[in-house]
Amino acid sequence: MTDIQLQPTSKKLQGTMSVPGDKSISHRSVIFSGLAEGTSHITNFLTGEDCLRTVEAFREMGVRIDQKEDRLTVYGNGIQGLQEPSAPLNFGNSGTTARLMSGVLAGLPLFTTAFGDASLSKRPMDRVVVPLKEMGAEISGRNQNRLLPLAFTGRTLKGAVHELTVRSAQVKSALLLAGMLADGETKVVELGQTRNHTEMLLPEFGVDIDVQGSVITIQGGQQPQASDIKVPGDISSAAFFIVAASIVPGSNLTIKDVGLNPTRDGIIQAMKQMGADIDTEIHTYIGREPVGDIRVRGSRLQALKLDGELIPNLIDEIPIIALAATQAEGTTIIKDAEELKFKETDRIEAVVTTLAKLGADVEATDDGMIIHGGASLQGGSIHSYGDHRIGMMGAVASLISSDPVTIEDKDCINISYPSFFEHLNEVLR
Ligand SMILES: O=C(O)C1=C[C@@H](OP(=O)(O)O)[C@@H](O)[C@H](O)C1
Ligand SMILES: C=C(OP(=O)(O)O)C(=O)O
Repeated sequence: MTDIQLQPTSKKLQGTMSVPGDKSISHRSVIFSGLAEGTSHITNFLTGEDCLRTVEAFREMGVRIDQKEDRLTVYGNGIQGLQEPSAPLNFGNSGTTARLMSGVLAGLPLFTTAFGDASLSKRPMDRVVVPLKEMGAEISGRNQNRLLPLAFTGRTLKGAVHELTVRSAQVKSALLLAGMLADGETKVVELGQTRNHTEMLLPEFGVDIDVQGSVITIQGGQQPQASDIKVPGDISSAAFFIVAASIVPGSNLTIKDVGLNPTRDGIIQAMKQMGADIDTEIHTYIGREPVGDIRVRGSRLQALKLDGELIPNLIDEIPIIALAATQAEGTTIIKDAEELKFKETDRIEAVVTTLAKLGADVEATDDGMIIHGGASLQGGSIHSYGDHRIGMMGAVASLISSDPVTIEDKDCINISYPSFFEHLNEVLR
């Protein structure tokens, strides 16, 4: 485990930067091209550890995938061409790999087993296992099939109607993928809008999918066809720089080519509500995904209330929004965010403990947190909890702390943003 000590700085964030490819879209682009017939090219692929787990899973199933920096060539042999892996699949720290691949493995005529690291082994898998079993899946696992490791005896699944009980794009996507492999029709009824990259990207691979409000319908027996995908920049990675440039006075930063899908732009809505000085401009569409530039200038922030429908739209950004709230005027209340407890770590506890250690006035609640703004952060030694987003939150906190911030176990940042420190140093001037 490597630590890093970040010294106080009077530098500002200035200039222009890009962030790596979107994690959610990178995972999906490999899964869809791994199932496809023909050769797919993926550019601006996120080479973070999580997405590489998805790549490895398909390699284990006999798909040749060549990687040159952030460019992948996937030589798909079609669904029927996938082979039974000879060893257990290692999903590492990646919830997205575990949930989406469960939907795939349940419906392939293969026997597979899968495991994850200590964090992933604690995260709930019953949210996918239970509805997949309703489609006829044969899955068994630890703790009455609730936890990894899981074993899949692939079956021909039957289409089903699923009314989701959690707001989760991973569960929705797993069931849509299982539905694509099943006999008959599958409908997923969402509890509230979650990121819709699966629905946006599957048609690029020639798969029909119908979206009517919260009801998504897919016909079984569809074989995806190869496609070329350019992955937009990850707004969840950009979020650390959006907040950093907002809370460091005098900053003026432009982040180029970021995915601005309306199911993912909650960070921009929330920061604007706080009074942040942010302009966005959509300049292209990559497939159906809007892509644009984000310009942020340092500004005074006000507290906000975050709850309800907006939460799934910024779920991964709550740690960094909480840091912004420590600098705002007034008290910020975050509610309806109990899903934070099921991430890489319990992010309610991790955020509150970490910010309090740095000198902020924060309280945990059952479904979120209360942050009293106007804090002067003093620095100190914090643990990343092995959670990339907590590690990056700590690094951004160091920019406004009076004393050094030491982040213990900083390497977890490689999970979603391997070039994070390099990019931060480049824009600090
Ligand atoms: O579908 C996806 O790519 C993701 C969905 C979200 O998880 P949930 O579906 O568990 O909310 C998010 O937290 C995760 O980082 C990526
Ligand atoms: C929750 C996250 O990812 P996953 O669920 O894929 O581990 C995240 O990236 O913040």
